[in-house]
Amino acid sequence: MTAQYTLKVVTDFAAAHSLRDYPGDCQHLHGHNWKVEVEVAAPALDRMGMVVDFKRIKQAAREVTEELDHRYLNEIPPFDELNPTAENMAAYIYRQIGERLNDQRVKVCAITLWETERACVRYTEEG
Ligand SMILES: Nc1nc2c(c(=O)[nH]1)N=C([C@H](O)[C@H](O)COP(=O)(O)OP(=O)(O)OP(=O)(O)O)CN2
Ligand SMILES: [Zn+2]
Repeated sequence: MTAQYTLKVVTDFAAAHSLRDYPGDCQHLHGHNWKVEVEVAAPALDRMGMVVDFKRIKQAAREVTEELDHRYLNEIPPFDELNPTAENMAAYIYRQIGERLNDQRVKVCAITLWETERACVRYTEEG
């Protein structure tokens, strides 16, 4: 048996975007209340019996989403060049939170980004 603990923290932010090359209404400026689910995994616990303190995950997620909150995403890097689709945003958030949290034992393993109440993308990386 291989153990794996996966924690999940949920946060949100509000931001506007417009999708370049989109053949429809979403090419125009519009906004969403984005919901972000951050999953963090480890095969073993620390001395306290935690993967990592939920507070640390919330703090890392907040640091990343604060940069996006109440912004027009098309104006800020990397979305001034990279189309601010939910897919590209999820991958960006995954890497940014990973840079803050990952160590030898603990890894960000998935970001689920809800663009609306009915549509989301879940981003993971293999290996
Ligand atoms: N694969 C993706 N598809 C779409 C993305 C995206 O990022 N990745 N983004 C959009 C738009 O940003 C749009 O705002 C989302 O609109 P939509 O899903 O159509 O949501 P609505 O609830 O406003 O529309 P309904 O059609 O009434 O559900 C589009 N696609
Ligand atoms: Zn949109």
